[in-house]
Amino acid sequence: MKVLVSGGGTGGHIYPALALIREIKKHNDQAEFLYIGTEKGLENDIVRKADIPFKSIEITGFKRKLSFENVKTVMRFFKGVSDSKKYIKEFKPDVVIGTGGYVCGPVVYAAAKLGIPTIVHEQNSVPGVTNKFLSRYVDKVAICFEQAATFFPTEKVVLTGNPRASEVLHHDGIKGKESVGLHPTKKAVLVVGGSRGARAINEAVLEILGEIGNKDYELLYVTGEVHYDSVMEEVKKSGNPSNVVIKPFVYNMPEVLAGMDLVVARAGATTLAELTALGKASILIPSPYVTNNHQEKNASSLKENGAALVRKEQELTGASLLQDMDNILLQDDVLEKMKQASEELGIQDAAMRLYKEMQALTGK
Ligand SMILES: CC(=O)N[C@H]1[C@@H](OP(=O)(O)OP(=O)(O)OC[C@H]2O[C@@H](n3ccc(=O)[nH]c3=O)[C@H](O)[C@@H]2O)O[C@H](CO)[C@@H](O)[C@@H]1O
Repeated sequence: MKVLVSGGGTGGHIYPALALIREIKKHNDQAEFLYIGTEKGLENDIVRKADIPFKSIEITGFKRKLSFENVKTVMRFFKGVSDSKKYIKEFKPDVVIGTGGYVCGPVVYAAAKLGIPTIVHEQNSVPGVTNKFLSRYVDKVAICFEQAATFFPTEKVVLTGNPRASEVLHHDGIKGKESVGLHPTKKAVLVVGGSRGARAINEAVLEILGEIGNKDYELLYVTGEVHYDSVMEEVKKSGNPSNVVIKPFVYNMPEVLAGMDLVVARAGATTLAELTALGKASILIPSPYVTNNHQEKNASSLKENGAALVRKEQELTGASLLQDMDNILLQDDVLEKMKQASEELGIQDAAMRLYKEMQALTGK
């Protein structure tokens, strides 16, 4: 099977694509892959590191206001379609799958126009503009939250879950903790603001670093690559307690997540798929800066069944975060209930479900 994958911009669109590729490789060692992304997106770093053949096209998103930039975006779209057609004709894929982000627009559109079987994978409960546009042309739309179905043509929709849910299973949490310098058996909380970090979460954590130093648990604090230097400037002034490890980005997240008792995060859909697959308790601070407030909607099912505490960014302070972390981490019964509730929501066999859809489409 020859599979062309496209998706990018942020980790939430890239990691599901890589997880799917790894699942296909497990079942089919003859499978061949090509990934099309952009030079500027995180995929340029993450996909190349994963050693998957990578080509890039240039594309940008639409601005909300009418502007000349939008004219350029339309021109780039058509240039992207023609570049994609060239790559597609060279690679000759059996199937093309888009996992979200602007880049998969021209790639999947070009594939559909060339008559190649196509799928889009929508991670969120409210779809992005690219997937909504593409749903008119593709053969299948794979979703992760039932609520997303209403936005797409009914006959194309299939609930697969997020392949990344399958990939995070069965990792050694002790190894994960040790890899970042945490104690192997002490309770640990991870704070991470999505794949690019989150300023508001960083500010709250910086307020309480000193107090965390007195706690009986450890903190792995991931700042996001772009925020790391400014965070470390602050930490230099206040000091870094011995039970706090600070990183710009974590590349072995499945292993690290396995070792965590609690996760404080944005409500990106791929993160949520990982947390529920592993049955992790969480405190979620949805990003208010995303289209249609989709992170809050992503978080609502976890909130409703008691898997997560959901806090608004506007109400987040260091003190409120510390209070929430203590309330969960220091009360074993609360922690256990949240973990169980979380696991109930996980779709652990998501990668296999998506692969089966691809097999059905291609007959391979
Ligand atoms: C600002 C924005 O538009 N965010 C969107 C983006 O988020 P974002 O890219 O932040 O996506 P998610 O939180 O869903 O996923 C992040 C992914 O990166 C990984 N990771 C993160 C940090 C790190 O140090 N190491 C690491 O490996 C996580 O384990 C996860 O696999 O895509 C998501 C999935 O479509 C959407 O729900 C989010 O709303």
